[in-house]
Amino acid sequence: MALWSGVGQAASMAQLAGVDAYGLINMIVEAVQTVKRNRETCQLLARRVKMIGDLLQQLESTQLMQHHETRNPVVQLEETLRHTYMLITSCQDSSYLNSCFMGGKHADQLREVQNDITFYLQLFPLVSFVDTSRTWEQLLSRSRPFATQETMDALHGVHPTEHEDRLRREALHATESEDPETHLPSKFEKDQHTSQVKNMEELANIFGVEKEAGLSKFSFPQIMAATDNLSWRNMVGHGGFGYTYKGKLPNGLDIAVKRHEISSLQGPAEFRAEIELIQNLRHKNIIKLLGYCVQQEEMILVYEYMTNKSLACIIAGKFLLRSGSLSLNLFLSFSASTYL
Ligand SMILES: Nc1ncnc2c1ncn2[C@@H]1O[C@H](COP(=O)(O)OP(=O)(O)OP(=O)(O)O)[C@@H](O)[C@H]1O
Repeated sequence: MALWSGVGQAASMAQLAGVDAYGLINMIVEAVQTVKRNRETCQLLARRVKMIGDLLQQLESTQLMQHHETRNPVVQLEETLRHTYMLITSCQDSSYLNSCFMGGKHADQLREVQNDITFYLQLFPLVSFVDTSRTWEQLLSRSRPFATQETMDALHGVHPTEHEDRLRREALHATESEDPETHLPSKFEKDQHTSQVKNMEELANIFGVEKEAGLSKFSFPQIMAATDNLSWRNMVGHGGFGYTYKGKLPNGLDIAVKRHEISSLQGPAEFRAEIELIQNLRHKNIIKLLGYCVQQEEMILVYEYMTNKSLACIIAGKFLLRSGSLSLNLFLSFSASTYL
């Protein structure tokens, strides 16, 4: 763009080759001030060229020149602007010879570039539309929290911690931005939310949780019903993953419901690890994982409930298993006979 100032008024088409649209527009606007012939036509041309310049300015921040369909019109426009500039500078020459030889031709050529410039003025809203659509598409694809490739990466163990950290952050973000009192979620937000739910389910399904014999998938209403709506009266403890509540299933079985707390530093990775490891460690002395609940942003683990008495019998306390960033606490309840 800075090139234009060095070109001067006696430029040839070759000299103008390196000047971009903005530079040419500035040159045209300046040159028009000193035209001696076809003044009105030249001024009209300059006004239209200026309009194109203003439109281009709006698109300047985008990647207009990087894509074939938006770059082509700009390149063509530059060609037309060069012709326009040449014509306007020749209108600065009021000599007798120039008017004898160029008179009629000038008028025709000016009409021609005027038509071209009008055409670009009509075309630019379309160019801008294409450009805006692409920008939106890029923004949307960046905002889509869980691309299929990422899910595949998680499946194949590629950067699992990064991916899972992102799952947690997105879930946190979703809850922060959604205030049911004041905010009706848009379709985009709903899609995002559905996508999160879907991916949480994938997280559980990836490891064949549902196929595992004896492991139940609880719905959130079932959890609510079992724990008197997660009432504080039923709260029996708090750990790194979240609060634990005592509950009762319709068949009378006492359960411990470990609900993931959104502010917890643990997340889907620990949730998955707990499910995976505890399944592999089935033993009568190891606290039994009965099932899980993954619904909306909820991640809940359901264990058999251990009475105070059986907890008191824990001789090994907790076994802390660490694998990378994952940690898992297992309560081992040893019966008196095992102990003795
Ligand atoms: N199956 C269970 N039956 C009865 N109470 C339980 C059961 N599981 C957990 N609790 C109670 O909930 C509390 C929190 O347990 P949790 O495993 O979440 O945390 P933690 O033992 O502090 O481990 P960490 O913070 O490292 O995850 C326990 O201290 C215990 O009081």
